[in-house]
Amino acid sequence: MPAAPDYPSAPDLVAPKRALLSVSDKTGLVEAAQVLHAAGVELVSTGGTKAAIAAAGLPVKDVSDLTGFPEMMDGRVKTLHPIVHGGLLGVRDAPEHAKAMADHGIGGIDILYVNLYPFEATVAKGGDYAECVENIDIGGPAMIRSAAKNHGYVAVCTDPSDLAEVLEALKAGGTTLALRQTLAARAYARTAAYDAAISTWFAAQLGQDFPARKAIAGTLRQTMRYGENPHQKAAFYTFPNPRPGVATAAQLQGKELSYNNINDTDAAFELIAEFDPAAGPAVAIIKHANPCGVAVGATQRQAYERALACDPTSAFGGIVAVNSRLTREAAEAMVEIFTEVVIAPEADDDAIAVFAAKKNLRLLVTGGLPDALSTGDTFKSVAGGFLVQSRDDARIKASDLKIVTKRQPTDEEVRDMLFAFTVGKHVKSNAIVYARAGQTLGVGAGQMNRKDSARIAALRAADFGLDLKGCACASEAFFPFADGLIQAAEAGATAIIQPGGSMRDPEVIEAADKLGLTMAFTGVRVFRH
Ligand SMILES: NC(=O)c1ncn([C@@H]2O[C@H](COP(=O)(O)O)[C@@H](O)[C@H]2O)c1NC=O
Repeated sequence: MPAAPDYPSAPDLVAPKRALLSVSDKTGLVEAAQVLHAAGVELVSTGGTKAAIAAAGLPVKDVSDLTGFPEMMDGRVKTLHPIVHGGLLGVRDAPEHAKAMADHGIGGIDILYVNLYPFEATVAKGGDYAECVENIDIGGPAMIRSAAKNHGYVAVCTDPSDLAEVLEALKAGGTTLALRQTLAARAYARTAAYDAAISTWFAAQLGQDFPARKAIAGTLRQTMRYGENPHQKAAFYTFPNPRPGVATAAQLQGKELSYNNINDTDAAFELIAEFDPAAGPAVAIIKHANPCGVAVGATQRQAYERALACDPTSAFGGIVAVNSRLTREAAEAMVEIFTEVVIAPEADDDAIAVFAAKKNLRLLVTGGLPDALSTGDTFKSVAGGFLVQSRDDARIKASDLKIVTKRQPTDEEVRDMLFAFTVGKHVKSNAIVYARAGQTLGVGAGQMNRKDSARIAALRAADFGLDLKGCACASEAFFPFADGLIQAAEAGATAIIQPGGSMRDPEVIEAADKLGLTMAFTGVRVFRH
């Protein structure tokens, strides 16, 4: 860790005399107040906090007694007073500050413990406009910012764990400058995150997709040993109220997740969330963020076996995602080959027990499946900034398909085309997916031309003895020329699904008709770059 910044005017150690406590979440409050009192620290509090401390029989002063003003306007004004902010901001060793404090009867506040009105939780529970506005804390962030600026003297706590560190420091005689600096940095991150939540909510209320400034804040979930490569540093931050997935997952066992694990596991779970569990079990096996096999089945085990059959070579060291409660039978099949991560909305106890023998395998349980159609933003970093776009919530139904060939598809072909296109949405462009009867048979991902993706997908199917005759072929973007489609037809596909929209569509349709194919246009492109 780098040395703490030099701040010569600030004392190395401050033995606190007075603490101001003002908290919405009062968990652990009384215990902390007891320790502070026992350490000889005078307690000052706002209404509800004071009542809780006083109820425990501890001496505590009301902020109103200090300021001479009652709390007013439904608590909108409680601590917004020079007596409070002077006590937080006054530089004790600066003669002018000390004189101002003496002249105006301002006593120093050496510890501030504030947790804010629960704005984020109010939004999460769907609070109405007025309720959300009332839950914007004003006095709390103002005090936090004052105390943090004056960290030369004041220890600012915004979380119970911060206060625990301060209580620990008291045992050694007081708060060190290094601790106060650390707490101040955390405090500004807290108020920044709070304002990010408020500004995000406000922009949404006003229907502003892209406001002039966009604040994004995350909470550190974990640091990793390294990033995408061993020479890169990495950490995982999560947003408030995350959708079910890697951000909500509990890791039930296995080695620590790496950066690549989290990225690939996210891709796996977002893909499998496309498949409604009510329609039956589905399994995806992902490698380097691309699916190497996706299938549905009568049972979860069968779905896994069918997904694995698509490309058992690439599945080695892969990530497995399931759309329903993980079963023992499926887990028993999964442990047959080396798998890095298994992610599921829930898991049966006997499924968990199966993995116990595979100490390195990471098992993640998310607590639910995200709504694949839910809105929200996704972010991508580029040099010097970040790109924001709305989540790709495209979902193609049979009724959306425009059949452009002479031959109409059979019901089976429609089913297969929709399955292949759904998977194709989660394959890096250029994406070609061959599928039949709820099973991918060949995936061509990330090629620089569509024809190569079609060829690679067919090669894979041939490698694993999967017959492409009569299968569907999905292309996530239009065929710019007929060559990719001809390639797919030669491989055995009889039903093609693609967005359409190329200037050469007539040429491509003519080729499809000549080959006796049926072809559906979705009208929707699902690039993934
Ligand atoms: N208005 C103010 O001056 C003010 N000062 C502190 N608060 C907040 O009031 C809450 C504690 O209130 P109470 O002690 O009454 O339960 C804390 O979340 C604190 O951040 C305030 N409330 C809102 O802004």
